[in-house]
Amino acid sequence: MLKVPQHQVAGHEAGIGKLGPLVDESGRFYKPLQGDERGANEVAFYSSLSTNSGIPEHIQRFFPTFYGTQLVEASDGSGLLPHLVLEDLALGHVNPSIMDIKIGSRTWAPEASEKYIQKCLKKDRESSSLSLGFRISGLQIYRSKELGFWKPGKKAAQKLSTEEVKLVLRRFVSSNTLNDLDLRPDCAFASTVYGGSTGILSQLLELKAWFEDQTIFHLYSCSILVIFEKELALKGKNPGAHIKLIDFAHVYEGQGVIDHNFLGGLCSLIKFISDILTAPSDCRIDISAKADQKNLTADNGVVADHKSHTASE
Ligand SMILES: O=P(O)(O)O[C@@H]1[C@@H](OP(=O)(O)O)[C@H](OP(=O)(O)O)[C@H](O)[C@H](OP(=O)(O)O)[C@H]1OP(=O)(O)O
Ligand SMILES: Nc1ncnc2c1ncn2[C@@H]1O[C@H](COP(=O)(O)OP(=O)(O)O)[C@@H](O)[C@H]1O
Repeated sequence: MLKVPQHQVAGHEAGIGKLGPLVDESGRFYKPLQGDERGANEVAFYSSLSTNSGIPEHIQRFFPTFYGTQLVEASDGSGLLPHLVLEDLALGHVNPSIMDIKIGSRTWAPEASEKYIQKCLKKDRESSSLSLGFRISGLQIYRSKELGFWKPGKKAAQKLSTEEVKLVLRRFVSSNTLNDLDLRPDCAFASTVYGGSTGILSQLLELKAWFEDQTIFHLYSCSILVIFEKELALKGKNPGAHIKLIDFAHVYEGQGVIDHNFLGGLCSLIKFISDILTAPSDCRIDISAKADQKNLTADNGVVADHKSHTASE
């Protein structure tokens, strides 16, 4: 039985008359193929992954496992439609904190139409993509059993200013996220989630080392999904923080050229995460201006009652 994913934070969402991904109980994530070249592009990319000798094994682990394509009943009621079958990255998580970070200051590929470029440029300008080289496409942060998740609406997440992005990257690893208006995140879990030899920073650096060399692919509009389980961190256990690359609808051949767009965005993200680890208690973020706070407050698309789950559910 296919269901709407509980922990999707960005992208097209399944709903009545809406085409979006579905999941099954065995841990598979079904992403509908977009009818144009985007669908074909993504299938071609995933199909080439496991046999591509240019992708070392330690880098392969940053991609979701691919199980081919399958015809399944589409979520919008339009009947059987081909779907990519992927590993469900939320499987095994009870209340995962998740961030979808779209990498690159530019989100369209060279061959895109003028109309599509204009659409992307608008989003890149209105978000932190142009200024920082990445944007938070969507996120959910686990707060508590009673409060569930802090989950800003997708549009609000994408309009975060530079200062707000800094704040959210801190809030993501903080214990004092109960109040939407709390602008002084304590970064209590920074060292266990972002830091350490297996933490997020170390994984990002491993990815960066590969992107400094690889000239096989140019990944436009691709995201890094960051996932961890806050309840484990609260109990002093390993929160299983990890990253995965997702969304390959706009991957193009690198033709011997470094993917400067992705690499630049990745370096910028690394700098922000490093800064948090260097000064976790440094909350001197100039977010006092009302305009800068608007995207983070409860009246701007924040879903406060997004339910949490207990391990037995
Ligand atoms: O269709 P939209 O306007 O919802 O845009 C999609 C984006 O959703 P957004 O509204 O920015 O949250 C969506 O963005 P996110 O995954 O949410 O970051 C994708 O960029 C999607 O592009 P594609 O599937 O990679 O071609 C985008 O689809 P296209 O613009 O390529 O149709
Ligand atoms: N393999 C996966 N397992 C679990 N969740 C996923 C997986 N791939 C994507 N998602 C969720 O779906 C969202 C959108 O995925 P994406 O591939 O970017 O779709 P779109 O092309 O619609 O933007 C991500 O932000 C994430 O929350």
